[in-house]
Amino acid sequence: MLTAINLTKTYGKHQALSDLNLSVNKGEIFCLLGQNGAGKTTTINLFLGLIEATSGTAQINGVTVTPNSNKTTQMIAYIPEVVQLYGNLSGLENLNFFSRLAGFKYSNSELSNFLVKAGLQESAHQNKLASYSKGMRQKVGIAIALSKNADYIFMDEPISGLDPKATLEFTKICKELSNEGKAIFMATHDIFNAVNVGTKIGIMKEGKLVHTSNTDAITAEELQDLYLKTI
Ligand SMILES: Nc1ncnc2c1ncn2[C@@H]1O[C@H](COP(=O)(O)OP(=O)(O)OP(=O)(O)O)[C@@H](O)[C@H]1O
Repeated sequence: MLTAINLTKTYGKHQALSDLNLSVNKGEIFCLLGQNGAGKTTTINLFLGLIEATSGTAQINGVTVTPNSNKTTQMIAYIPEVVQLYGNLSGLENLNFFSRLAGFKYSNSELSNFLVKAGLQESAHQNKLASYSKGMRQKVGIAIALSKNADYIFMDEPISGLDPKATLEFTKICKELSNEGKAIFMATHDIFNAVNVGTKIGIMKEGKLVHTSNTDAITAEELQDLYLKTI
């Protein structure tokens, strides 16, 4: 389970995140909505151990996150908005490089299986990254996350800039991963997609989580109304 307990981050006098309390179980997809600067990335960075909490705790599977702690980083994977990969390497070579960096050594057929599971067709595996679309790069990012065999996957605006077909494919993969028992925590601006892919949604305003609900209790239209009233 992912747990935030009174999680707070301040920069000088500015509270980027105030007293966040939430939990995300395995098999759940939590979609965090909020305007620019609401505190979504700050929340993710605290769970990733990239920044230190001013007070409160972020826990992964009961283990408190501390900056650069191996204990928690082993349990998580991260897919950023723009997946940074090497343009002169193929998708397969990029996956090989990044999975080795994380301490895993896979055969080419195992690497290929991760790419296929992430939705990247086999004919593209040996092509240079420079020729990939944003959606294809995103799939290599997913494959890297899969190769880490992490139970907790964080995503920061993963569908921004994807076309509708790539978004749909991405949504399908997220649902498959949650069905396999992974927990996904996603920051997004896309209300419709949040309702579609998420099991839970949260709305953040000025560093505070001001609303949470299960997505089966709310339609996209209702969420849009609520969002506009809330922010
Ligand atoms: N290193 C930093 N130093 C000072 N202020 C920061 C720093 N990082 C973030 N902030 C501030 O904290 C607040 C929350 O930022 P954060 O990046 O978490 O927002 P966000 O919801 O992810 O926004 P966006 O949707 O634009 O990505 C903002 O006011 C931001 O300016």
